Amino acid sequence: MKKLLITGGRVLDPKSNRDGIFDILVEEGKIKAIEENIALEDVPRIEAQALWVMPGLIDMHVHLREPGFEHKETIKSGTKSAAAGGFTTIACMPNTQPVVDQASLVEYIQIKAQREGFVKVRPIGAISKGLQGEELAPMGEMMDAGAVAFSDDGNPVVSSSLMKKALEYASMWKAVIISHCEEPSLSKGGLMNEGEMSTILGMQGIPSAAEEIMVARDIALARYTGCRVHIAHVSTAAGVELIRRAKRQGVAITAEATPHHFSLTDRAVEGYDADTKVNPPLRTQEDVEAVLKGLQDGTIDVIATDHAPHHRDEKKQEYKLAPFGIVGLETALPLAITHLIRKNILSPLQLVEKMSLHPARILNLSAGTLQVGQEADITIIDPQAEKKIDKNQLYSQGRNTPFHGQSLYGQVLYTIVDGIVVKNLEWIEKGE
Ligand SMILES: NC(=O)N[C@@H](CC(=O)O)C(=O)O
Ligand SMILES: [Zn+2]
Ligand SMILES: [Zn+2]
Repeated sequence: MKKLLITGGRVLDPKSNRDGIFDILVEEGKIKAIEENIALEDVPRIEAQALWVMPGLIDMHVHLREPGFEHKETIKSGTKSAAAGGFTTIACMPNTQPVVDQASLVEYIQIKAQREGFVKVRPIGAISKGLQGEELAPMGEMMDAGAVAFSDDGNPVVSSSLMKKALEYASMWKAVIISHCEEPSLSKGGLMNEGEMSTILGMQGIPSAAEEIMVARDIALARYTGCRVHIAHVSTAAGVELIRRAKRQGVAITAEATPHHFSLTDRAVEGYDADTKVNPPLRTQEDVEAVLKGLQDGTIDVIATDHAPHHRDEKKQEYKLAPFGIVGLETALPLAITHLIRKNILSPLQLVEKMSLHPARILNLSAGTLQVGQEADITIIDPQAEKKIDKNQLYSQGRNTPFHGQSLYGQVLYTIVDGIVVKNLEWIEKGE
């Protein structure tokens, strides 16, 4: 029987409200015991003194790029990046080629991930066929094949009528609709946030109202239908405030924010580095503060990376031509420790809620907690360790990070999936 003993770590499990020093015994891929002292000899052991032992992190917003854009990322490289970043489950967006808008593609991704992946992959199906925003994709069939949510991410669902139908259909399977909020007639042609910085830099802007309008629309539809909606990558103070009010009024809405939107402003665009080009764009200091406040008071439920790898040559182009997107899997945890934990925005338990428990709940996954009987998906980090981000050492194929050269706190030491260490200080290569 395969066993693993994790001793002396600070176990953080928001679901059971556990925050203390415990030993964890893993057996046959499951958590067998969590106790103050587990005395066992001849069992492989991880000494976790001074480390944090958390339920495996879950990223509900990842672009894996396969099929179709393997030059940017593959299921293999993307899941390796996820494991390196401490994620044991990721949900991947359907804006691939072909678009994941039918059951066979949902199946394809899961089979490929089982064969080559380092972590668990849960596909998100498209809302509309081909992400065209015209006709609903077969959501029921995709659900049966294993889809965990639906989104046209990359594009907004422009038609309110289609969005209403999507909410109603998804609710029949208790699935959530993830909304990329962007009013395209306002954002079209924009390269960065519209404001003082875009004027100084002479670039066309994307107004914050482009997000605000669509958040308001989705709140209206969620309220009207009584169905669940999840707002992707909230970036504006106005968006956060709308969500806060809607939640108070009992609307079934949840929201996520990305590490780049809580740690960078549009000042980062100053050097015209295309690695700062992302959608929604980096916003103002006021917006960043609102996102931080939203994370703190529970308005924003989830931290998701929106990991969006692109090829070096694509990002090397001038700002105007480079595609939107930032890689995030390997920088998320250090950014969260540095900007949220060390600045007392979140407690460690709240951080685990946002990076594991809440995404599991929103996607109806039986994960996100460390409890006896649960699958042993566990992430062990050193919250004190400081490390410089080096874009040339990422496991992702993407190099497009604006955090290159930054020194951040918090290092992932072990990522354990079903009781197996898939990320160690050294890599245990799977199938190689
Ligand atoms: N965030 C981005 O800038 N890009 C994403 C699309 C998206 O998340 O909307 C991508 O697929 O590249
Ligand atoms: Zn998006
Ligand atoms: Zn995205």
